[in-house]
Amino acid sequence: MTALIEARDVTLSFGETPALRGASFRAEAGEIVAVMGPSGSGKSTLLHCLAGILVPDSGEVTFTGDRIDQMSETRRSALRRDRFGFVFQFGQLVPELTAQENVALPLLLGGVRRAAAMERARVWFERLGLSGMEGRRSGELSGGQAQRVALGRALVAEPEVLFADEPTGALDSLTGEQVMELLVGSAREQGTTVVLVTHEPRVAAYADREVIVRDGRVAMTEGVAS
Ligand SMILES: Nc1ncnc2c1ncn2[C@@H]1O[C@H](COP(=O)(O)OP(=O)(O)OP(=O)(O)O)[C@@H](O)[C@H]1O
Repeated sequence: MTALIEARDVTLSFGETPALRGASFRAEAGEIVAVMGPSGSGKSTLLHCLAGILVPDSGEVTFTGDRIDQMSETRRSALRRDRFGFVFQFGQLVPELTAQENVALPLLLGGVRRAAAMERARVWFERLGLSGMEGRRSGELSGGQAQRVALGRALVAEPEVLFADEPTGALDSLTGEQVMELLVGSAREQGTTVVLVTHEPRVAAYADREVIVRDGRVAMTEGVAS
């Protein structure tokens, strides 16, 4: 089967510090893959290479067979905007915008008209258990609510890949589980592939499969789902 997204033998150093030393990774369409491993092992750097945020020093990164590492910054940025979604540890909502405007943002940036974008965003508030929160700004939301808004923003444009870097890292375990249920449920509904960086086994358990990054390489693969 052809991988939807793949890294082959990727290396990347920050100055003298090697972050990736020949990392290979692949995810099929619709697959949810957890990337685990010790702190500093290169998990986030691998995610950033797969997402076209960082360009590796050597190796290849492909998305639907196209070489991301050889694209111009303009093309990579369009790819990130149009086909990828992102959730990070801290929701990183735009504080001046309402929650609904935050969710609508990728659609507005993609050229959808405001009324249509706001309506598509509104649907996510019901889906994420946030009805009534549409008009709030990030300072008026709890950590879990803000992260659910961030999840809506990441998924509203129906991306092919969702990159989630420690999406529950700033949440207590119960709130984290609610966010993971919604993340995995929504991704499965939309057929979105998920690359999920986490150091928490309970979070990784939501994935179909786990890979472990150690010293800049993907060390092993476990738990291949049927
Ligand atoms: N922007 C940067 N500048 C310099 N060094 C960096 C940078 N980003 C990462 N590194 C280094 O690269 C290595 C891999 O970092 P990375 O963040 O990918 O690890 P990680 O596995 O995601 O860690 P954690 O679980 O602690 O987030 C580490 O040695 C880190 O210090």
